[in-house]
Amino acid sequence: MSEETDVESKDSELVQRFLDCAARGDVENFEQLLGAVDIDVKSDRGWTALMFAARNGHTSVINILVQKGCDVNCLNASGQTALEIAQFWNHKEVASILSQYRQQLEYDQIHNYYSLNPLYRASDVRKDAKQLESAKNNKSAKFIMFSKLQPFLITSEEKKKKFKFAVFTLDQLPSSIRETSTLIFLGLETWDPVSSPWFAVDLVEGDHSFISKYYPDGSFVAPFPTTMQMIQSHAGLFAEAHSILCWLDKYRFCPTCGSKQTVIEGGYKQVCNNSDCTSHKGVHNTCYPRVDPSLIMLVLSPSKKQCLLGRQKRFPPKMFSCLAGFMEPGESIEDTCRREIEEESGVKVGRVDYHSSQPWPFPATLMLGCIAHARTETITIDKDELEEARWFSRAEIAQMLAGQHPDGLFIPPSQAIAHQLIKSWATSNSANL
Ligand SMILES: NC(=O)C1=CN([C@@H]2O[C@H](COP(=O)(O)OP(=O)(O)OC[C@H]3O[C@@H](n4cnc5c(N)ncnc54)[C@H](O)[C@@H]3O)[C@@H](O)[C@H]2O)C=CC1
Ligand SMILES: [Mg+2]
Ligand SMILES: [Mg+2]
Ligand SMILES: [Mg+2]
Ligand SMILES: [Zn+2]
Repeated sequence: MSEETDVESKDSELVQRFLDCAARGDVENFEQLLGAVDIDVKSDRGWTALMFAARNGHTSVINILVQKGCDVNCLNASGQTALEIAQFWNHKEVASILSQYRQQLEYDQIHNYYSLNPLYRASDVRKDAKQLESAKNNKSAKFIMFSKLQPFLITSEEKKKKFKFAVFTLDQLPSSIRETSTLIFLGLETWDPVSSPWFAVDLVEGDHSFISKYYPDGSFVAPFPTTMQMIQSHAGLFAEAHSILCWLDKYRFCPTCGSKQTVIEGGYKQVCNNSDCTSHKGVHNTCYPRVDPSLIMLVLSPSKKQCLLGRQKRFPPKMFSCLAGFMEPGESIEDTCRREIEEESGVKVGRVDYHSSQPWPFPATLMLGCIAHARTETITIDKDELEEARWFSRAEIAQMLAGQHPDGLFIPPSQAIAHQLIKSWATSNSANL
C-alpha cells in the first residue's frame, strides 16, 4: 500500500482494500467492495479510487467508476484531477475516457448540487386533471414522504454516509393516506407519458406506522444540513418537493382577497375560492409557487490575481465565502451583482460574467453564480452584513481547497455553489480570469 492510502477511519480497512484494488486493477475484488464504501472516498492525500486507477492505467476500473457516477472532477490534495494524473503518467486510453467524460459534463454544463433532478416535470400531465388522477393510480408510481416539511430519509447502500429518500410503491401506501394527504406531482421518469410518475406525499397527523414497517431504519430529518449529504439525484427531488411544500404551507390564503385557496395541478397552482376575486381575471402570478433570485459572486481583483471573500457572523468560525444578495425588483443580474458588492464591501465592479446557478430550497432561493471583475480594491465592509472581507491569492485558495490553510481558514463544501465558483477560478488557466 502506498502512503496515500494511509487513512484513519472506522472503515479504514475496507477503504484501503477498495483503493488498493483500484490501484492494482483487481476488478473482481473491486466490484465486490463497491457497495460497501463511498465510491468517492478519499485517502488522506485526497486520492480517490478513480485517481489510483488513473495513476496505473486501469481502464476497466475507470469504466466501472464513471458508469457508477463517481465524481470525475474532484481534486486531490495537490490540486490534480484523475485526468491530469492519467495524462502525467501517459495512460492514453484512460485519459481519453476521462476527457470524453469531462467534455460530456461540460456540454451538459455545470450541475450544482440540488439541481440534478432526474425527472421530466411533465407540466402537461399535472395540468390535465384526468391524466393526473391516472398517474396517482399508476401501478409503477413512486412516492416519497414528508411530514411537517421534513423529508423521510434512509442511508444509501451505494454511497455510504449519504442519504436518500425511502421510495414507496402504490401498493405500500394505505389508501387513507392518498385521500387525506396532499400529493405533489414531481414528474415522470421519462418523456413517455406511461412511464413511472413520482409524487411527494405531505403526510398529515395520523397513523404513519406503514412507514416504519417498510423502512424501520429511516427517519424524518431537519432538511438542513442533512439534505446536503444526499445522493445527487435525490437532492434534486428534495429541492423540487421542499420548495413547493414550503410555498403551500405559507401561502394558504389568497394574496389578493384573503380567501382560502384550493391546491390544484399536483401542488403547482392554488386557486382562490372567491368567485369575485380579481385573481380570476387576467394573468395572475400570485397563484404559482415563488422562486427568489439571488446573486452569488466571486469578485476578482483588477489584476485578476486575487479574489474577494467575506464572513457573515452566522458562519462557522474560520469559514469564508463568496458575497451574495437578493435581487430587487426591476434589477438585472448585473445590477444586483454590482449593487450588492458595493453595499457589502465598497468594491466597485465592472464586467459581470454568468457562471452557473443553483436552486437553494430553503425555501425557494435560486442562486445565480457570477464572476465579477472589480475596478477598485479598497474594502469598506457593511458591518450589518459582514464581519470581515478580504482579498485572497490563488495560492491561499488552493490551500483552503486542500484543507491545508495555515490558519485553518476554509470555504463552504463542494455542494455549495460558492465552492464551485471559487474552485473554477482557482483551477482555471484561462487568461480571462
Ligand atoms: N452558499 C454560500 O456560500 C452563501 C449563500 N448565501 C445565500 O445567498 C442568499 C442571499 O444572501 P444574503 O447575503 O442573505 O442576502 P442580502 O445581502 O440581500 O441580505 C439579506 C437581507 O436581504 C433582505 N431580503 C431581500 N429580499 C429577500 C428575500 N426574497 N428573502 C429573504 N431576504 C430578503 C432581508 O432583509 C435580508 O435580511 C441567501 O439565501 C443565503 O443563504 C449567502 C452567502 C454565502
Ligand atoms: Mg447584501
Ligand atoms: Mg449578502
Ligand atoms: Mg440585499
Ligand atoms: Zn382571492
